[in-house]
Amino acid sequence: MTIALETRGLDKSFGGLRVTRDLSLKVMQGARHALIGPNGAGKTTVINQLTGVLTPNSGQILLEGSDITGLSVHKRVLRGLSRTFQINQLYPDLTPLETIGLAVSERMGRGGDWWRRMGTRSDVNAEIAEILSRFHLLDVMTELTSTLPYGKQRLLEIAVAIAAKPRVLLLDEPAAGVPESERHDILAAVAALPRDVTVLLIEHDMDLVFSFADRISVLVNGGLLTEGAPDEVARDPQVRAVYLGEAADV
Ligand SMILES: Nc1ncnc2c1ncn2[C@@H]1O[C@H](COP(=O)(O)OP(=O)(O)OP(=O)(O)O)[C@@H](O)[C@H]1O
Repeated sequence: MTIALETRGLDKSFGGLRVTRDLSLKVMQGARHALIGPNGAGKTTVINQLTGVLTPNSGQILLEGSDITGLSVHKRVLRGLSRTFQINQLYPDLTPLETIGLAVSERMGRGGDWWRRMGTRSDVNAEIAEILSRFHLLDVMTELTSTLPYGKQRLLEIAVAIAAKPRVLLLDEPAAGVPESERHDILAAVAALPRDVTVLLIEHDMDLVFSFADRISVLVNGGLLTEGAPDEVARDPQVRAVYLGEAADV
């Protein structure tokens, strides 16, 4: 199996605080990989280094074997590494149909074209319909994004990222703030993406993690405590003691 995304000896400090410690991670092509750890373990800091928002003090990041450590956020996106947009980056006055239409057209280099010829391109229309359907947005596709329930807005964030056709998708708590009854739908839509999209997920909700992931890495104090298949991680006494707590029911 090929490695989609890899870190080698990644290290990051904020002043005297070492937040990423000699972190070597491998995310395999097609994986549904989760990065978990207690509050403050450094998960978001890892994602920010992967996307290029933060620069590591040392170590390397490789995307499909190429060193991308020095590349800008934008260049990483062009290479196929995307994270979800946050709700406040969505256009509140557009509908999901318009938002995904714009995102697909922009990826095709035809952003302006979409506005002039909205809805007339059958190839674009088919792709928009597929994405809206995959993320349960067909029923609200003509409503303004600002009026959508929170869960639908979070699905739209992921749908926008998918419209860019990423090879690797990074998700930082995509279901945070969503009512419990809708959280599984969000992760199920992501898990059901074609396997040519590799997914690395940060998530606090252990039910979601264990239903989504086929591989789990556990971060503690910026370093890798352990990693493995979900059942191995769930059984690991170190994980139970340090992260989940003895009482955790996993
Ligand atoms: N820009 C920054 N400057 C200084 N310290 C920071 C900065 N960003 C994060 N930290 C610190 O780095 C540590 C790791 O933070 P990070 O947000 O990566 O952890 P996390 O595992 O994502 O936490 P949570 O699960 O609570 O979101 C924390 O102690 C945090 O206070």
